[in-house]
Amino acid sequence: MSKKPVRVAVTGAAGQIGYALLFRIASGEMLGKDQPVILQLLEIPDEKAQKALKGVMMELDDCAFPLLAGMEAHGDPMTAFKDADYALLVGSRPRGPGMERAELLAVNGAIFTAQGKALNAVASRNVKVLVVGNPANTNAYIAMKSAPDLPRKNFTAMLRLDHNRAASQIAAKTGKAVADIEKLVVWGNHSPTMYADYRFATIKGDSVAKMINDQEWNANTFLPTVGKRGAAIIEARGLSSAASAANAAIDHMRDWALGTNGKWVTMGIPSDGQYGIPKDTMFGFPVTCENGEYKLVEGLEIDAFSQERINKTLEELQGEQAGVAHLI
Ligand SMILES: NC(=O)C1=CN([C@@H]2O[C@H](COP(=O)(O)OP(=O)(O)OC[C@H]3O[C@@H](n4cnc5c(N)ncnc54)[C@H](O)[C@@H]3O)[C@@H](O)[C@H]2O)C=CC1
Ligand SMILES: O=C([O-])CC(=O)C(=O)O
Repeated sequence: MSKKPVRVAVTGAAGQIGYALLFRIASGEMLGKDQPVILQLLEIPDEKAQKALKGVMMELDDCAFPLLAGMEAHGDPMTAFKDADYALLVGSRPRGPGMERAELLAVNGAIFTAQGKALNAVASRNVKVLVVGNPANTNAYIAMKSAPDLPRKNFTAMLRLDHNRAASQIAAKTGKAVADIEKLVVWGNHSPTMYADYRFATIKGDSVAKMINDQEWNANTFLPTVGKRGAAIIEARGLSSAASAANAAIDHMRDWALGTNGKWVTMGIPSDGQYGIPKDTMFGFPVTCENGEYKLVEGLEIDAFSQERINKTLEELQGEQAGVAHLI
């Protein structure tokens, strides 16, 4: 018997990430090839944006996806999020050259107050929320704080692009297959302060740290490359990453919904105080996923270098959080 369709809300649906994301959700890459979906698409209530959204929906129609059980265009989060089982909050302004993501808080922060309240009012009580719009961690924090009737654990921020970037750099450095890399983690904020940590990583059971054995490369090449990759893409493309961001969103949601078979992945999740990260801080942590729930990997040793990095990214996040107190 075929499965009951689930409702997937996507904001910023006519934007560049939206265009790289919707077709993959509708084809079953996110929730499985046996899971029908109803897309509830939100754009700003502006004639041009709504018209562009209609165009994307025409193309979705033209794909005749067997799993696309329905599709709606919305200009109001109160209708877009109605009964949503999944919500991908992409819609917000991207940065341009020379900007840091945190500078977007002033223009984007308020979006997540309104959308958090709307999720609180109308979404499924089990809704799984992924915030992509930057600065992703703090926007996810705002949305979570604006939705007091939903479990905190339903709110997550996207660190998966950083995780995938780190894996790709390690594969290139070691000459090994990216698919064989396990136990990688990116701690903290989706910003240049993030700490991509391969101390526990393995490739076919062998230690990546031992394979690389080059702390100078770690500190002066690997970490800056991963941390500043978003800016490098903007510099090269003239636009911020879209296809790789959409791909990371698919990875994040698929793993959360369908499980990781014990494999570690990185998710931005609200802390419960582990690793000294204060409760509610939306922080990149290593997790495994099973039965639709993520579980933090606990008990990892934090050495002095790592502690210094974690402190730095935490400090930045706390500064961002303090700056949005008026939005909550
Ligand atoms: N967390 C991550 O790893 C990444 C995050 N991003 C962020 O994702 C966001 C979207 O990026 P793009 O798709 O490239 O931007 P874009 O400008 O191409 O599209 C954004 C879309 O969102 C819509 N929008 C704006 N405010 C909205 C609202 N309140 N409700 C619904 N829709 C709204 C706009 O009309 C536009 O169509 C940016 O903030 C960007 O910085 C981008 C790459 C990676
Ligand atoms: O850098 C940006 O502004 C877009 C983004 O978040 C990324 O590519 O990691």
